[in-house]
Amino acid sequence: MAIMALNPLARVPKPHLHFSLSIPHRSSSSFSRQSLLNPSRRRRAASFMASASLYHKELAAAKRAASLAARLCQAVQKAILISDVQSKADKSPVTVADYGSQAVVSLVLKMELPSESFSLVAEEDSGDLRNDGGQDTLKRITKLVNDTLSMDGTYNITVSEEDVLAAIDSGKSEGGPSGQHWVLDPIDGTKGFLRGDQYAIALALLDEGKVVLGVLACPNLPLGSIGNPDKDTSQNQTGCLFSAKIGCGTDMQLLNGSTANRIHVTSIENPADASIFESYEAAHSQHDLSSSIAQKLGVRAPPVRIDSQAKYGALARGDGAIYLRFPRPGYREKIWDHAAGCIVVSEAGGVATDAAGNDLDFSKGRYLDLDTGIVVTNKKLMPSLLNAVQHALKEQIQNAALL
Ligand SMILES: Nc1ncnc2c1ncn2[C@@H]1O[C@H](COP(=O)(O)OS(=O)(=O)O)[C@@H](OP(=O)(O)O)[C@H]1O
Ligand SMILES: [Mg+2]
Repeated sequence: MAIMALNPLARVPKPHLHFSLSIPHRSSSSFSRQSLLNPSRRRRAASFMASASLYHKELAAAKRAASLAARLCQAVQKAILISDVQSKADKSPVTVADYGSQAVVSLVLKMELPSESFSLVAEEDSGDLRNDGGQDTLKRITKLVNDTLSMDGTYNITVSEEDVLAAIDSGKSEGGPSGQHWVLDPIDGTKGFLRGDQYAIALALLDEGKVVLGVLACPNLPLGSIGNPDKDTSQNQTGCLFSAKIGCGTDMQLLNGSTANRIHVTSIENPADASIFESYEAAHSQHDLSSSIAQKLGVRAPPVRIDSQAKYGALARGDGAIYLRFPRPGYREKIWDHAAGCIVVSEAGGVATDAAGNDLDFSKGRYLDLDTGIVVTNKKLMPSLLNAVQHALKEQIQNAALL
């Protein structure tokens, strides 16, 4: 259902309520005088109005920041230079686009939401850029950031190299259970980005330890279904922006600004009809374990492997029914790899838990401390999925003991 025409790059509008617009499947007449006299309906309407106005300007700022960062990333991906890519201490790749995206998001949030307290938990830091040899890379990032900010004439500023370093380093917050913290992965799926495949700019807001809004900018994701490409004719349009706010549902629109549509997870109940998303990189998730779970559920379709939290977005609009993520033992999940994706899925009617069925806890700092892996699906499939996961994990332990 189309609910509003919004250009994600438009400046943050003044807060206002979307009361009548955002109540799905209900005509405005159903909130007639009579229904508002009913106390329970009145309470529901009041609580809906409260959540609609809460975080309104924060969500608009997040959409704007992620959309601008996506423009920077696309410009780099289209004409990437060898010198644009470096290796971090943990051997994972980092590019000028990861740094530039983090700087743009940090600068835009601060300009759109001026306040004394600004806390950002983000993936990158400026350490390597400050070392000898980082000077040329920093120059290139600063140009990218200035080109992006001046793109549509909204921001009349020129930032210096020092400003860029400071903007990147504002992402060093530890997060935690109290106050508000922005959570950012400036490029989720850097390996996919380098392959020319899927990646996402993932931005969420934590308030008192809970994710209250999330935005996923997925510049290479087709507008049509990736679970079943034959069914859809909109494959030629790419670049999706998912946005979700607590209590208000999940919307999707084109990144270049189009009507936002309310989206929902699939309603399938038979696990055999499910299709499964998992990481493209075998080093990031155990594909053999997913395959054992799929077998136990009777899933017929082959797995769909794509990079980044684009998987959460695709699941939220019903392209597939299940997302499985089982990193190798010892790997610690970071909150920026899941915060935005989780609310995009949960507000679309889905659930994300750890392998034991516990809610994901984003209040513990930069890491998610969780049991074994992450599973995501709709509410109907979750019990049978968790059952299959537990069986598959038990079998994996037994097989390892036999070796
Ligand atoms: N060893 C290992 N195990 C598990 N996960 C890892 C590992 N290494 C990295 N990462 C994180 O995975 C992020 C990429 O997301 P995905 O795994 O969903 O996509 S992908 O298919 O692997 O590209 C990726 O995000 P970015 O670093 O932002 O690219 C990492 O945060
Ligand atoms: Mg990243």
